[in-house]
Amino acid sequence: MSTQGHDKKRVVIVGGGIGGGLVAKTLQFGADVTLIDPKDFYEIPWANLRAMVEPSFAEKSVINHTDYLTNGRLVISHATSITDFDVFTSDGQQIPYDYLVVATGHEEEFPRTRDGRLKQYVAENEKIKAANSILIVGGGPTGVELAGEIAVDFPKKKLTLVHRGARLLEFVNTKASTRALDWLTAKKVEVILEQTVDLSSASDGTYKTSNGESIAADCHFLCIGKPLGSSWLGETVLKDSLDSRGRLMVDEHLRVKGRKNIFAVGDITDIPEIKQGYLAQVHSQVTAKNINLLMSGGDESKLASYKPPKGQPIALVSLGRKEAVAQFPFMTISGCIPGMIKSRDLFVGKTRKTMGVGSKPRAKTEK
Ligand SMILES: Cc1cc2nc3c(=O)[nH]c(=O)nc-3n(C[C@H](O)[C@H](O)[C@H](O)COP(=O)(O)OP(=O)(O)OC[C@H]3O[C@@H](n4cnc5c(N)ncnc54)[C@H](O)[C@@H]3O)c2cc1C
Repeated sequence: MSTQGHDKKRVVIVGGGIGGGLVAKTLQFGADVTLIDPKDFYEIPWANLRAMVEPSFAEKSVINHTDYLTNGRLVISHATSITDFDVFTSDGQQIPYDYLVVATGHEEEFPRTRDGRLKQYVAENEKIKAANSILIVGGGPTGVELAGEIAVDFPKKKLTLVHRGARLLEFVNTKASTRALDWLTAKKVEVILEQTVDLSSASDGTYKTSNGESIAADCHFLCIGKPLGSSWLGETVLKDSLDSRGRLMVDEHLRVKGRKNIFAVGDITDIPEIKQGYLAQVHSQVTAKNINLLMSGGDESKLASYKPPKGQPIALVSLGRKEAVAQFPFMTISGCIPGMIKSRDLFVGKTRKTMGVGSKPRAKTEK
């Protein structure tokens, strides 16, 4: 039974990804929580590429919001605007808040329902299985992890990866980039750097690169960076809180600068650190703690602070099911040891536990 009531403060969380989902889950029993997300599910983004080669994997990595948000309200819609008091959504709702958390990470088009998302993985898997040759455009974490998954599960497919930059995985150090390149090359993936592909000119299974090279491929996957999910804030009371890259500027308590009751977490923030889900989860914990303190009338001097990690940040990029390349604060390694940390279950079990949804998906609820 819901314990929501008017005596509780209204906390509205915009964005049901890694950061926003955790804030909603954490605050739901002490506040009147509303989560706004355009889809009815929470997804572990770093498990996406495994789900493309093994669609049943998504049964665990795509979770209904209602599985962890059992005492809050879910609004399945895009937030389109905010004022000092309300959030507005594309389906015409006006949702008042006492505290607001912006967690809109990156913009991406998804099916609205979990069932739709699971079907999408089946379709992507069919596309991979039907192709003899595959072009991957983009050599960031998504492109490299997809190439790794396909190279391991479908070793007979001809894979070509084209990347605009001078090295793969530009968000990690050069040693990690080189390890990833060497691994892919050893798996016979053709990696073409410093070139782009004009997808509009593709015809009859031939793609042209910016250098005029031709690549024959039966299909392609576009794995380029997604735009930040902050364009909807451009005409709102937070327009001056966006930096030149469109990130929300926050103070050490993760409040949007100059704001007493608006917080931001995850990839949308201007915190100088690499954008990683495990850091978004720490932002969420700090934010939930601070909102709890403010809701109970606590002293602002007791607000918790977030400190970005010092030195070289941890980043793991999986290379198929058993191997990975890892950048740790004092070393960079590749092979089976980092693979044991990430690549077997891609932190899905750990993330499900953090979200309080147990290790196995619930029995199917969709029709
Ligand atoms: C291939 C790959 C591998 C990765 N591997 C790792 C890893 O091993 N470990 C790790 O820690 N991190 C990893 N990351 C990074 C991690 O996925 C992100 O840092 C994390 O997802 C950020 O969380 P977030 O909540 O800020 O944003 P997101 O998870 O992007 O969530 C944003 C949410 O906001 C919603 N949204 C957007 N716009 C609106 C709107 N207008 N109204 C309402 N809702 C909106 C979206 O639908 C989405 O649900 C990886 C990323 C990629 C791409």
